Amino acid sequence: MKLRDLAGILPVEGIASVDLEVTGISSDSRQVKPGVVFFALAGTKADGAVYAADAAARGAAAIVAGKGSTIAGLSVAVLAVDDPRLALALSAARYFGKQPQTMVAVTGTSGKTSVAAFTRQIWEQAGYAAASIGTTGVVAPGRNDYGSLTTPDPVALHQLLRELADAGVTHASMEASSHGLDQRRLDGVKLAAGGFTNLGRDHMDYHPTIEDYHRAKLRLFDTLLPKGAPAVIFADDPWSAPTIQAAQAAGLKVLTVGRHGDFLRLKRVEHERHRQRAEVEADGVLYEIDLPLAGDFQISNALVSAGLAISTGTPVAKALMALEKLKGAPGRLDLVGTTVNGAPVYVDYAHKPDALENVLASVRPFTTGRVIVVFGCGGDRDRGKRPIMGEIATRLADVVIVTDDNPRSEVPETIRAAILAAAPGAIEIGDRRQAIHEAVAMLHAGDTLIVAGKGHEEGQTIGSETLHFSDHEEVRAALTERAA
Ligand SMILES: CC(=O)N[C@H]1[C@@H](OP(=O)(O)OP(=O)(O)OC[C@H]2O[C@@H](n3ccc(=O)[nH]c3=O)[C@H](O)[C@@H]2O)O[C@H](CO)[C@@H](O)[C@@H]1O[C@H](C)C(=O)N[C@@H](C)C(=O)N[C@H](CCC(=O)O)C(=O)O
Ligand SMILES: Nc1ncnc2c1ncn2[C@@H]1O[C@H](COP(=O)(O)OP(=O)(O)OP(=O)(O)O)[C@@H](O)[C@H]1O
Ligand SMILES: N[C@H](CCC[C@H](N)C(=O)O)C(=O)O
Ligand SMILES: [Mg+2]
Repeated sequence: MKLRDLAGILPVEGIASVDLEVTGISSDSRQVKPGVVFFALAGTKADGAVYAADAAARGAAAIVAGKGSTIAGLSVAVLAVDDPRLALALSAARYFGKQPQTMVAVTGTSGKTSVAAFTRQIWEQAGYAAASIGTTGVVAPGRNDYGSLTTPDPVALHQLLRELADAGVTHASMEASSHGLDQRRLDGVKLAAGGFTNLGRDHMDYHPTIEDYHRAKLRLFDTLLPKGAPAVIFADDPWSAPTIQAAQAAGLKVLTVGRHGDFLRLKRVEHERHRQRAEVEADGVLYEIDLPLAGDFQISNALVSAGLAISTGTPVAKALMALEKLKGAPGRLDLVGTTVNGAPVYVDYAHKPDALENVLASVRPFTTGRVIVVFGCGGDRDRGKRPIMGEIATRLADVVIVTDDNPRSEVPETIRAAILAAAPGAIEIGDRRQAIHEAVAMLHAGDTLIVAGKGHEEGQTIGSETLHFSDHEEVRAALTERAA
């Protein structure tokens, strides 16, 4: 592609390098090679403008920066735009050129990974070549890559979408995190439908208020989806009403799901130990669904997923029947094993207050003994959630073990102390491996253990080092040790 092919997105008219071959797009000067267009983004740690000279020295075809940027004295053209992040997303979409025909995105504080995975599974069962993209990585026919960001940055994202489209994937579901939406990571994606699960406290280190956090999520509905596109909204959350209102105001086709849903109405649920039976009404017809997953919240996630699949063309009965074969996303109320006396051990990704509350409440109905929870909080993340999670664990579990999550650059003891301040009677075991082993050793018949916070993660970040660590592996090892 020539630099001139980005006209309309970038102000390239009249610059000397307009016929240069563009060999890539990047917002990281360290990745720049000759011919790459470098986007100088104002970030949380640094201002990309500082690296413009570095990018130019590495052979950048042009530098894109915000209007008012002070970049000067470079031998390469500097293109000034209003919103460099938007320009990056649109340029990446144009550069990589192709994406799966039918793409949906889901936002909300909890449930995004599950909904993305479930929507992919429904499509697969309906016979489509489908992919999902999110926190746990990328899953597509013949592909299962471990993930890092929930919503990849635009360059990685569009490169991936191109690969998926080239591999014949026609349907893809992706997670839209508030960071991703706010940072315009999805602005180049052509979306057919959007979903909303719920809103609770998260990322209060990044968003100044919950209203600001909600506004970031609303970008999916009021900015990214084209007029008339379906917005599948979970109807039973305190934030459902303002979300519905915003989607309606944006001219979207609002489809609500849940107990108060009009599109898919949940009439009744019966919980069993590791599964639940739901009655769902769609278009006047009642469907009995045997959902092979534990947790009330999984029904909500399943309904949002079915709504997304149906609204993009999957027949209703096919989508609802597909729910009977759903597999939970890795590390989401994931039953890793049971002790010889039958006590189940779940690994769950609850690392924020609402998720912890939901997961602990979900296992109570089938726990005749004690609910035991092992958890911590990540360092360099929202500090305010720590005592809130301590209080929730103390209120909803019988035994609370506070351990380390990913301390990152923080002192682990300080993080634990903030949780423990609101968790009287909790046991403190900093070493996560030891905490898991001691918790498994405590289990009696009828008890349930939840190891929360890290879910699918395969590493633990202490300082700047990430060491291999898997809650799944530790639980399995502890169960084996106990059985021996
Ligand atoms: C807070 C945050 O979201 N940061 C993201 C953001 O970085 P930033 O813009 O703040 O970067 P910065 O370090 O200030 O640097 C500014 C710019 O200078 C550039 N730079 C820097 C150094 C250099 O030598 N040359 C150079 O060009 C950087 O590439 C960057 O473009 O943009 C980067 C590129 O897209 C992301 O990788 C980075 O994610 C970091 C790694 C991160 O941890 N993000 C987490 C918080 C996140 O995004 N999480 C969400 C939600 C999770 C969930 O709840 O599911 C997610 O979607 O994963
Ligand atoms: N609909 C829901 N309502 C409340 N809690 C939920 C819901 N779905 C999942 N959870 C809880 O949140 C955890 C994370 O679920 P999931 O990974 O699907 O959400 P997510 O929105 O992708 O989260 P993250 O932003 O952390 O990636 C689960 O392990 C469970 O504890
Ligand atoms: N995407 C989330 C994941 C948090 C997972 C938890 N284990 C932690 O480290 O806090 C974040 O980066 O905030
Ligand atoms: Mg996720």
